[in-house]
Amino acid sequence: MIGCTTWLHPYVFYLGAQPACKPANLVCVGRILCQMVPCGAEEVDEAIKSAHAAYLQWRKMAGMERARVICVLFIKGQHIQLPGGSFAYTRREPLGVCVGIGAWNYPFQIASWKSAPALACGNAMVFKPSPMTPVTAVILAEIYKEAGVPDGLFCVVQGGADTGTLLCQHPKVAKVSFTGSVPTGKKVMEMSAKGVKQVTLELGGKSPLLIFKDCELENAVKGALMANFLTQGEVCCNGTRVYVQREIMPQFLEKVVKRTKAIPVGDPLLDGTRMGALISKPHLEKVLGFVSQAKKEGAKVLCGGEPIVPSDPNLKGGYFMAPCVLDNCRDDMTCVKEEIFGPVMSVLPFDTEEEVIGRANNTTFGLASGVFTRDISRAHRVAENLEAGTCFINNYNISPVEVPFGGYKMSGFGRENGQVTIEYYSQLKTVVVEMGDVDSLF
Ligand SMILES: NC(=O)c1ccc[n+]([C@@H]2O[C@H](COP(=O)([O-])OP(=O)(O)OC[C@H]3O[C@@H](n4cnc5c(N)ncnc54)[C@H](O)[C@@H]3O)[C@@H](O)[C@H]2O)c1
Ligand SMILES: O=CCc1c[nH]c2ccc(O)cc12
Repeated sequence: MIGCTTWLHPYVFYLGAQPACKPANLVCVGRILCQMVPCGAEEVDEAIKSAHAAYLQWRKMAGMERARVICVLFIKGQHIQLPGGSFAYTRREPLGVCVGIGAWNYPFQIASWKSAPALACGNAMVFKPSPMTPVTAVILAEIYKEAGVPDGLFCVVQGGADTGTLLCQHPKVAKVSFTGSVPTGKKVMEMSAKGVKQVTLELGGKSPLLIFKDCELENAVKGALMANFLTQGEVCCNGTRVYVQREIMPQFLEKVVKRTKAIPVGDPLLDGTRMGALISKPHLEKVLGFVSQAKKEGAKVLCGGEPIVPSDPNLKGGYFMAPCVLDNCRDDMTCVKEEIFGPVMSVLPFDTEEEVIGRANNTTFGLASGVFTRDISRAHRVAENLEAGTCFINNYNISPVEVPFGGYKMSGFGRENGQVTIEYYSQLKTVVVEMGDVDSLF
């Protein structure tokens, strides 16, 4: 089942004999989905060499030729006029072998958002998924193979921190694009700096959502739910600090709690389900720990925050929890300062625009932000003043692939998606052309 575009050591990865099991069981009850052995130095080196060999052929192909196997955006340079009819032009050239390292929360998208622009620009990619989610990158490799991507150009290596380190330190790697936590991002940047490799860092967040009293309240409530409970709250750009203008706080809380309590939690394969299980037992315990800590620090749990045992016997033992709304929060609380990465919304009152912007920006993160208001001038003024890579106006968590995405401050740098991504997977060559005689000083 594994195509040649996927570089895999024979014992690195194999699916367990589980096809009869429902995915909900596999996901929720801790059964083994697959066995894999982390790639060591020899396997990583083999993958990078194989990617490099494919890159040497792929880079020579014109954009139109590459477009036959992968949809290629317009990759173009500039023409610059110089005195005497001379001119210069720029070419966008590939970087070489790029490494992608992914987090577990959006495993297929992360692998696609990194590899598609990398390949479109003429690079090869060696991708390492999170050990929590090893399968979907392999499926992506199969899709690439079916589309006609040359063997070796997109390789998947399995493993955790040690394999990631080997990839970042490999001398033949030109760039590392990393998605994950801030502490790991710092290590990746440090290792890449030693080899003067380019880096894109897509890191964590603790994004603010500002709800003004002149908002359309139903939309603001729906936006707050989208900002906090999408995929169990395991989303980097979630707006988990919900600042609500004091005058509308009672109505907001009433509506948000009513809707939160009604969220159907259970089997993710059923149409009616809106929230599934968290990724793992330790992660569930960590998220529940944040709720306990919030209570100790004075927050009031308006709903949820406890484990759920679904009635379906197939889901027993799954890592489910009830989505949680926390009131009485203050900016200095742990639940307001730290990324929880689970279904926990912290609600905070504010009085003025100036005050809330200052509080929203008082964080080392800067991934996303949001504002609900009917005042068009206020909306754009707030968007300008919030220190974040994205600001959603009157909605939240809208990320089409044609729109750039990335962080400010410690949430990272570089951008994924949109036309701008081309700049992060190519380098500019300047060619200067003399049309007259050489005017030598010597
Ligand atoms: N900004 C974004 O686009 C974005 C998207 C998704 C997730 N995230 C962030 O990811 C985090 C959750 O994901 P996670 O728990 O998988 O993050 P993580 O930092 O623990 O791991 C991310 C990846 O790095 C690898 N890794 C770990 N140590 C490494 C090392 N020393 N060298 C190289 N690679 C190493 C892991 O195996 C994994 O593949 C959250 O903070 C979330 O906000 C950010
Ligand atoms: O967890 C983060 C989810 C996310 C949503 N949109 C985008 C776009 C690009 C990314 O790297 C991550 C995300």
